[in-house]
Amino acid sequence: MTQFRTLDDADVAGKRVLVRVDLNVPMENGTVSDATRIERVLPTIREIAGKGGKVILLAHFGRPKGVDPTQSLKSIAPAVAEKLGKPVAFAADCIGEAAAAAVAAMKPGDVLLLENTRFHAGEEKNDPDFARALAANGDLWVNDAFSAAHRAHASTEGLGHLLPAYAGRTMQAELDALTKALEAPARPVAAIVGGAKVSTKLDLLGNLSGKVDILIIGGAMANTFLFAQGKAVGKSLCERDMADTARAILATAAQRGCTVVLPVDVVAASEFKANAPSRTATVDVISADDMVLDIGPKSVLDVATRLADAKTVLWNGPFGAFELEPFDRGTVQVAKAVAELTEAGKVVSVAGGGDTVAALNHAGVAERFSYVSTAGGAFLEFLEGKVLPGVEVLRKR
Ligand SMILES: Nc1ncnc2c1ncn2[C@@H]1O[C@H](COP(=O)(O)OP(=O)(O)O)[C@@H](O)[C@H]1O
Ligand SMILES: O=C(OP(=O)(O)O)[C@H](O)COP(=O)(O)O
Repeated sequence: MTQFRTLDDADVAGKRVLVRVDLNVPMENGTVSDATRIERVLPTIREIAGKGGKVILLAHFGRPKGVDPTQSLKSIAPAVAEKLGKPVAFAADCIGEAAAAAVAAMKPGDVLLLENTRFHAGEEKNDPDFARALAANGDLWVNDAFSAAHRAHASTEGLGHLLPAYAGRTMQAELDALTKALEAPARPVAAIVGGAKVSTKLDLLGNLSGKVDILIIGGAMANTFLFAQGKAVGKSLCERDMADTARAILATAAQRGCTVVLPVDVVAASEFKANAPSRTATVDVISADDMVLDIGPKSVLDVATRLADAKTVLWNGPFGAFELEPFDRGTVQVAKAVAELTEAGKVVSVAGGGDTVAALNHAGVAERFSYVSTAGGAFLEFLEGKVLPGVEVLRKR
């Protein structure tokens, strides 16, 4: 880890330290349903506060288009305070007077959370004026958000050009663990990619098919592939305009000898609701009123059988809408199978992603995986060998 400046190199005492964290945590009924991402950034916060720094947390939540009270970080602050065991102040904006006043009121060791950076269009555009407005409240910048490091945004990358930049402890730990696990993985390597962020992850699969031996696709991602193969997907979450990309990925994977596995059966309901009446159907008989919410039992068996032949299992994205019972079954059953294979010493298993970690916790098996990363999209990009802007900017020059 010598190529990055870390907290070992930072003199934080009495300084205003802007710390980029990932608080994009799963929520249910207004409360945090999985606190893994919060727990992972506690060492960095505690270390800086313990050395007398003023900890100013910067984070995004969701994908708001402008100010959106339903995506405020205000509801996350109490969960951070509870895990930290000390108060966390909150400022209603991440720049301007509200932020400046809250920062001015801080004493060494205090912790402040600023409002969602994505309430400003300049964040995702990495607008230099917006980055300067963020930088106005800090003397140093620490990036501890590995899981958002694939985004070249003002708070994840732009600040690194304006302030002395350091890797936080979680950033260091993630880079160390993933480098060790992925630099020479035992083959065959199986990758599971599911979840709902289809458009941002679909493009990665082409490259990924050159790195892994078997690509298992689930979740809404699978719906898009089934649609691309000419199958009906009814009311399912599916990105129809990405069908050409999905077909191209299947062709590339075939050329490279990477086996792509799609569901053979699914669990479908007519509404996105816990305990909605559902049926199991093969993928050829999806009706117009069906919403595919999970993979079916034959698919679970197929996936588990194929994973038993792998030596390395990489996983981002649940197989179904696991937050809604009984549509968690596919994900839970595969998660248990991977945990057993890991414990038996048959596979090395690495999983990542905000919701994937929540799903593994829900299945009660996160601790039984070889490594669990907080990152989903960033983990996939790291795996592809892509440059992560939020990591690159930390490199010593
Ligand atoms: N078939 C499906 N239909 C609708 N949503 C789904 C489906 N399968 C998975 N999901 C949703 O995908 C979300 C997680 O996706 P994503 O954000 O890509 O994962 P991660 O945060 O682990 O990277 C979950 O909220 C889950 O409900
Ligand atoms: O939750 C995140 O990524 P993930 O869902 O891929 O794990 C990160 O906070 C990045 O969020 P984004 O995909 O809206 O940029």
